Amino acid sequence: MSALLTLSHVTKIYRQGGMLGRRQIVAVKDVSFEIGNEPEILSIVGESGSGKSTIAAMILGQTAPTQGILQFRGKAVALHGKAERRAFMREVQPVLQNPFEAFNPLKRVDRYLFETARSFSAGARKPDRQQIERLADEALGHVGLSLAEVKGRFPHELSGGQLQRTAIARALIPQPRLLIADEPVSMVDASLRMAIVNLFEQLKHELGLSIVYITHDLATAYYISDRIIIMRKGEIVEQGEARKVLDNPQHSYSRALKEAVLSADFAPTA
Ligand SMILES: Nc1ncnc2c1ncn2[C@@H]1O[C@H](COP(=O)(O)OP(=O)(O)OP(=O)(O)O)[C@@H](O)[C@H]1O
Repeated sequence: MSALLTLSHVTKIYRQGGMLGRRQIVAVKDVSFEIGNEPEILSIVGESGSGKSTIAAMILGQTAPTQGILQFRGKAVALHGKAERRAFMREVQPVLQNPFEAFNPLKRVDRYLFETARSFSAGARKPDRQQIERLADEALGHVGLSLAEVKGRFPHELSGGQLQRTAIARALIPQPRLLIADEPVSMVDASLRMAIVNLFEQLKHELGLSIVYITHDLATAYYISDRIIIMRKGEIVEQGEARKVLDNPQHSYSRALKEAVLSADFAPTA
């Protein structure tokens, strides 16, 4: 059986100034990794500009690699037709960085859930209002909310944490197999970060989801990842089982990254 997701020697070069532009930015360089069929959380960490978001965009089929191959369930992630794109999005869903950008401030958040439920609900018949509300409520239940709590509310009437949970619930409605979460906690209050990442772990177990968790935050990555990839300037410098890599980093850059976290976040208070 093919792996769920395979990246094989993937490179992405951005050319600035159009096709004839001289300046090239190698955002991702010869990156290879796999996500297997067992549910897992794979973190991709690295400093700003190391190519993390570009990898997310390529996995989501939003931008094509310059070289190399990305496959989902053994098929190239090259999405041309509308039907093909929809089938792919049913299985692979993004969770965006800033929930306040994901939702239009003038639109009630339940509308997003209902629209997603309407467009992704399985079966030939159009779901009725009751079914749509049930799907939204079920998805919200997985993130510790209920439809009653968000119904009729505008984004500013929810806390950042509630809004990010609602965004995650929306991503769950199509019953995806893989979530691509690009910096999902960077805009959330530090005190709520652990709660959101713990939620990822819970979703992995409850729903059999795999999650690509892209972050600067080594601490949360340490707690929830099965595996970790450390990137620098577009390249993978180290990858492996998260605890092993972070307990005993082999590469000098991984060690520096860990040192930086230890001195900033974990300085003893007493
Ligand atoms: N559309 C684009 N056009 C040109 N260059 C780009 C584009 N998108 C990203 N880049 C460049 O590619 C490199 C990798 O960027 P990317 O956003 O993937 O890194 P990142 O690790 O996600 O950074 P951050 O943590 O700040 O989001 C950077 O040098 C960036 O400036």
